[in-house]
Amino acid sequence: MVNKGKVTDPKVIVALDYDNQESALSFVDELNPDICRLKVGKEMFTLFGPAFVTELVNRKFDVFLDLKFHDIPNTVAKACKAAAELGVWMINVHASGGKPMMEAARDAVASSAHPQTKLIAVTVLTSMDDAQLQQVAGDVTAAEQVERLASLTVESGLDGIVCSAREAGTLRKIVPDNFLLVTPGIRPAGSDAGDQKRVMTPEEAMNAGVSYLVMGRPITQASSPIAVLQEVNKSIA
Ligand SMILES: O=c1ccn([C@@H]2O[C@H](COP(=O)(O)O)[C@@H](O)[C@H]2O)c(=O)[nH]1
Repeated sequence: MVNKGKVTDPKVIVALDYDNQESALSFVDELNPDICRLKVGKEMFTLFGPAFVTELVNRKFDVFLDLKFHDIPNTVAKACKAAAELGVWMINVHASGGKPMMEAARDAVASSAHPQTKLIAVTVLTSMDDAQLQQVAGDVTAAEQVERLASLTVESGLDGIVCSAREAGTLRKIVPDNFLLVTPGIRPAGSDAGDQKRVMTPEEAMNAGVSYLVMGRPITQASSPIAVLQEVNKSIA
């Protein structure tokens, strides 16, 4: 386990997108909650379920359970209550599910056995550029759609949103100071963007006012993942 590089309130959320638990846990063995938070997404949750999440929570990591619920209000509310009661730090829904859905989710978390779980809403996926968004949403840019959904999320009483760091500067002028901007699509200079379209480096993102950086492949697929994580922490310290 790495004890060097302790940071106060770690900003990096490492996306554990592995197809086997052994690899994921041998990586987690090298980490500790002082240097990063962890994200479990659809792949690992589908493969390994709540037991895997509980394992990480028991190791005292702040876990973002990234299941992006999007359904009718009653269904999303029940799913959010169940997710919060795993003891996780953060969960999310899609803002495009609408205000009644987000409010139902908010109330369900508040009345759960773990009401401190943060609830955020996905605006526009960071893998989408303007052209892709226009195929599904009509004549709107990603920046405009993110702004619209961010305002709806504030009105719905959630803790924050998922957006790209590119929108953070503008959003910081219109959302409350404590509103969380959680940003995937983070790529250190020179690294492969892969399927991400709206990207920024860790330093640019922090300067733009984001709250947390979500990073998967640039860390987990590096030849020395811990070294990359420490380098990122150093660059944003
Ligand atoms: O808009 C979004 C919402 C969620 N994600 C998730 O974040 C990570 C990013 O991983 P990288 O390997 O750093 O690209 C991944 O788990 C996505 O499901 C996102 O990328 N964009």
